[in-house]
Amino acid sequence: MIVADHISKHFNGNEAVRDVSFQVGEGETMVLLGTSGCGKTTTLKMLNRLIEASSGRIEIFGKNIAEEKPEILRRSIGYVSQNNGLFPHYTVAQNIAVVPKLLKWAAADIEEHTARLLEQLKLPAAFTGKYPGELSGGQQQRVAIARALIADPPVLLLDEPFGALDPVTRASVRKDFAELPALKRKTMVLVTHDVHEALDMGDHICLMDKGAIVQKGTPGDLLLRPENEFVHAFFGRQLEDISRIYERIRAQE
Ligand SMILES: Nc1ncnc2c1ncn2[C@@H]1O[C@H](COP(=O)(O)OP(=O)(O)OP(=O)(O)O)[C@@H](O)[C@H]1O
Repeated sequence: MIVADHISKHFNGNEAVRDVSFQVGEGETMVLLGTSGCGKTTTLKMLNRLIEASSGRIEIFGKNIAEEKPEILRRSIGYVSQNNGLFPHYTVAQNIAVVPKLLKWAAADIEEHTARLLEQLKLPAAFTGKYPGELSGGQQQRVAIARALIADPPVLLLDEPFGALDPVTRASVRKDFAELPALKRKTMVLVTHDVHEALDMGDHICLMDKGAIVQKGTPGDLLLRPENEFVHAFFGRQLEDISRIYERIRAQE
């Protein structure tokens, strides 16, 4: 369970995140949705203390994270950053092994877990010796996901994990990700600007604008019961575009 209670973040007097509160139940996925610069990444990074909140309180599984050592906190939180964050001079195997090595796992255990995750993420076993630069963007994202999952952390933070990919690759990585057995019991926070991804993956969604939450609720709440014009327009515009194009093409057939 994650509780963010009235958190704010100022950078040099500018308010990037303003009085944000939400709860993520155990095993649930919360989506932070919004356009570029609305404060999604800053909110996410406050959860694993990559960014320190200016005010407010964050609890993860009942513990105030401000009272935990960041490096200890991060062992129970898997993190996939924007643009994957893989170490370019580490092989795939070395990238995936970073946390298990910190945890002093035996080499055979690391190998076994790596092989299983690569298989589940549909990557060839021979990729272990490759460097990130030798992989496509979609393959790199799959490695980043394997790295975040290998130590089986109860919490997973995902910052636009499929964002840099073309729509077809994006859908395929997302599908394989959603089917991972390890995800069934994870508590997740996902950052995206993609309405379809938010509706597809979120148990709950926080729609943000200018650093604040405009509406939070289930996909049904935001889609069917928008609380104001901003929410209505945000969903309506993107979804109507697709159905309008669909209708136009169908009419031409
Ligand atoms: N380290 C920083 N120093 C100063 N300002 C920052 C810093 N990080 C973020 N900001 C500002 O805070 C605001 C929110 O940024 P944030 O990265 O959280 O937005 P976002 O919604 O994740 O956007 P994107 O989808 O483009 O990543 C922006 O105005 C940004 O310029």
